[in-house]
Amino acid sequence: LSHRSAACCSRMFSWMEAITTAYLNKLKEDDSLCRQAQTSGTFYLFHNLSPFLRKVGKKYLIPQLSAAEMKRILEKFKETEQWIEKSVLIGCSDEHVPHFALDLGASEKSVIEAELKGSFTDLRKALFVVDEKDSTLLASAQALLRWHDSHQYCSKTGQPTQKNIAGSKRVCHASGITYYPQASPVVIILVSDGSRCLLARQPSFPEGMFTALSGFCDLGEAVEEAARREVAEEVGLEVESLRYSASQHWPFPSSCLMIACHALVRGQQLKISMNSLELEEARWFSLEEIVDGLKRGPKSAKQDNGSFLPWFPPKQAVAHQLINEWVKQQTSQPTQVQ
Ligand SMILES: NC(=O)C1=CN([C@@H]2O[C@H](COP(=O)(O)OP(=O)(O)OC[C@H]3O[C@@H](n4cnc5c(N)ncnc54)[C@H](OP(=O)(O)O)[C@@H]3O)[C@@H](O)[C@H]2O)C=CC1
Ligand SMILES: [Mg+2]
Repeated sequence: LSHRSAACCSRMFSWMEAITTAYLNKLKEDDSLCRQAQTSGTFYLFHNLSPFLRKVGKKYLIPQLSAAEMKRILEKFKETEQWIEKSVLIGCSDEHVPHFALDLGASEKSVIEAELKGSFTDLRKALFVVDEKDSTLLASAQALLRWHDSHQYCSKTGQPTQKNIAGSKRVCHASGITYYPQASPVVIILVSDGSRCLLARQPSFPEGMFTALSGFCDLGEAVEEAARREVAEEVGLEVESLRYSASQHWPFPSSCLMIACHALVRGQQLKISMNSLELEEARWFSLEEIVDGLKRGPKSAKQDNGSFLPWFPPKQAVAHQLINEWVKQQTSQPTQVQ
């Protein structure tokens, strides 16, 4: 998944990106244009929100099917013409070939897998085996499909909602309410005391994995307030300064906008008071421990006696970027240690 850092966002949109964005906006606004685009577009397939992958040699690819191929396959499975209506627009190539995503949850999974020579793979695995660009696409496509699946009815009238052709919104014609896809803002904070950083684990994490503190923003809260509250709630420490690093769309458990920050705590109050309802362990890590941990993965962290040495989230997670940045900062400014 891509991390959008402050530095990266300061670069200007290229003219190519601007034209592509304008084209995509047109497709979102104009149902008949989008309907036409579906006939020349390509389709990424999902089954109950698991993306379709094909293994070629050691690589995992995500095949794109043309509308004609889709028609041929779905006719085989006696799917009606309606299938195309369920697809959602997820982007387009530089040449303006539109890309759509479609969930075939109603069809027999194994038969499609055999026909297309691949498999529907859980997103938690898929994201970590495909190329970086593909993982960003898969995560956002799944997020949009998931949103449509869970917004079939108007929460005010209980009447069915109807998607526009691109799938960028849903409307309840009884109440006139328009629903747009949403993500929950989450702050993720790497707390440092100047020479060590604080990582924690929840009981549900894979064994040995530690990551930065995180939490959902409350309604009405600014990012800074949420970060201070989460650190106070989870480890009982008071954040002194906060520095934005990057943001990332994260699809688990469903569409979070991760806002990643570095935080500093100082002085006498460095004793962790862990909230054991949320966390299983929280502790300070030295630079050496972090550098060692970054070399490990879930497999290599396992010791002969069955216990696990600490390891950290993979590069696709913004937590990894925070930890890497902290290491760089420590190694480039060794005198800053307090
Ligand atoms: N990409 C990355 O690098 C990382 C991503 N993350 C992601 O950050 C997210 C949040 O982290 P976490 O520390 O668990 O969050 P919190 O510390 O806020 O605690 C999670 C609890 O918040 C409640 N909750 C669930 N969904 C929402 C929501 N949409 N809005 C408000 N409260 C909610 C639930 O409690 P209850 O059921 O009791 O109501 C849940 O158990 C997770 O989805 C995780 O996957 C975390 C770390 C790294
Ligand atoms: Mg948390």
